[in-house]
Order: sequence, then C-alpha cells, then structure tokens
Amino acid sequence: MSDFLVIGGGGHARVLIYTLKALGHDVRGYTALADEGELVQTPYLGNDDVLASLHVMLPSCAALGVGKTVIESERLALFEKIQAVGIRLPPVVSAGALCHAGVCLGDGTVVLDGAVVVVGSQLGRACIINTNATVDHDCVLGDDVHVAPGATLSGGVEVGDHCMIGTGANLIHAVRVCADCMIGAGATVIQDITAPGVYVGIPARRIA
Ligand SMILES: CC(=O)SCCNC(=O)CCNC(=O)[C@H](O)C(C)(C)COP(=O)(O)OP(=O)(O)OC[C@H]1O[C@@H](n2cnc3c(N)ncnc32)[C@H](O)[C@@H]1OP(=O)(O)O
Repeated sequence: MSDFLVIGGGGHARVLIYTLKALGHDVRGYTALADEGELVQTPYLGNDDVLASLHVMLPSCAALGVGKTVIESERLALFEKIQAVGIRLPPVVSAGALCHAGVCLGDGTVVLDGAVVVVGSQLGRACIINTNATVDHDCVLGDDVHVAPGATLSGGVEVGDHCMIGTGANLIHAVRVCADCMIGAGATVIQDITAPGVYVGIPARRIA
C-alpha cells in the first residue's frame, strides 16, 4: 500500500480519494492545480506553483483528480507535469471494477467502480474508465481517453488519443474512432470515424 497524492479539485478528485482509501491506500495530500476546488478531508497543499518545491515532501505516487468532459482537457498536460517533477502516477483499478489479467493499463489511467476491462485490451495513459463502463476484449485506447459512465466499447474497438465517449454511448465491435472525437451521450457508433469532431445519435453522425 502506498501514500497517494490526489491532484485536482471537484467530483473526480472526490471519487479518486474514495477509491484509493477503499483500496487501503493513505491519501495524505491534496492539491488543487486547476482551482482551489473542494477540500475533502485532506489538507490543501497549494496550487501548481508549489508542486516542484513541495514534491520532496509529497507521496511518491499520485492520481489525477482532474476529470474530463471535453476533447481538449488538461489531463495529459497535468500528467506530464507531475511526472516531470518525479512523482509516479500508477494505474488505479477500483476494488469494485473487474480488470482481466494481462490487460495493459497506461500510467495515470483509472478504472472505477463497476467498470469492466476485458482480456486483450490495451489502454493508454491518463484514461478514465468511469462507473459501469465496459471495454470489451481486444480494445486499444490511446492516451487521455474518457469512457464515461455506462458507455460500452464492444470487442476490438480502437479509440484514438483525447477522445471522450459520452455517458451510455455504444460502439459496436471493431469500429475505429480517430483521435480528438467527442461521442455524445447515448450515441451508437456503427462505422469507423475518421475525422475529428462531435458525433451524436443512432447511428452516430457528425454535428461539429
Ligand atoms: C461522471 C461524469 O459526469 S462523466 C461526464 C459525462 N458527460 C457526458 O457524457 C457528456 C457528453 N456530451 C454530450 O452528449 C453533449 O450533448 C455534446 C458534447 C454531444 C454536444 O454538446 P454541445 O456541443 O453543447 O451541443 P448542443 O447542446 O448545442 O446541441 C447541439 C445539437 O445536438 C443535439 N445533441 C446534443 N447532444 C446530443 C446527444 N448526446 N444525442 C443526441 N443529440 C444531441 C442537441 O439536441 C442539438 O440539436 P438541435 O440543434 O437540433 O437543437
């Protein structure tokens, strides 16, 4: 078990603090890099200006508490900034998630309660597999991909960097979604998406 620093403010940070504590980790520190956010039973340490000077006193492991609801989020830049000061961001799998043996999770990736990641899948860095989302067998996800609550990636799906797969969206088997796409809540993707943009509906069509 390790001491963890949760970095960020708001809802995702609270989920991570809960998740890490349930796994038996100590959550000693808490900073709000994006804003001061909400303080959750852990001390506020300062903003990103203090990270470099504080890091010798901080836990050597951290988790990204900044969530993602848009394509261009701060998550990956923050991930790289934290790593650059020598703090590790190991993947975190909730005790309430199921992640098959042999699945590959990049650093900074979190798999939250009720989520399932099935055999043969490879996930990049700083991804979020949110509550009750499923990533079925042999999927390949890039960096900074958020699969929102209840979304379903069927077998062999590929999703490029920075994509946001909205709440309850469904991607049928073997479709490929290129980098920088927003798949709207409830959309169903039935064919490859090759142009970055915003896609909604059943079947999913580009609106922006
Ligand atoms: C734990 C957590 O909370 S994780 C967070 C999870 N969050 C999500 O999944 C959010 C996903 N986001 C969405 O679905 C958003 O609606 C988006 C990004 C697809 C579109 O948002 P915006 O760009 O603001 O589009 P806007 O709301 O202006 O809608 C544009 C049009 O698309 C339609 N539309 C928007 N979203 C959807 C959708 N999911 N499905 C179908 N139609 C939609 C709107 O009705 C509107 O149609 P109209 O022009 O005929 O009136």
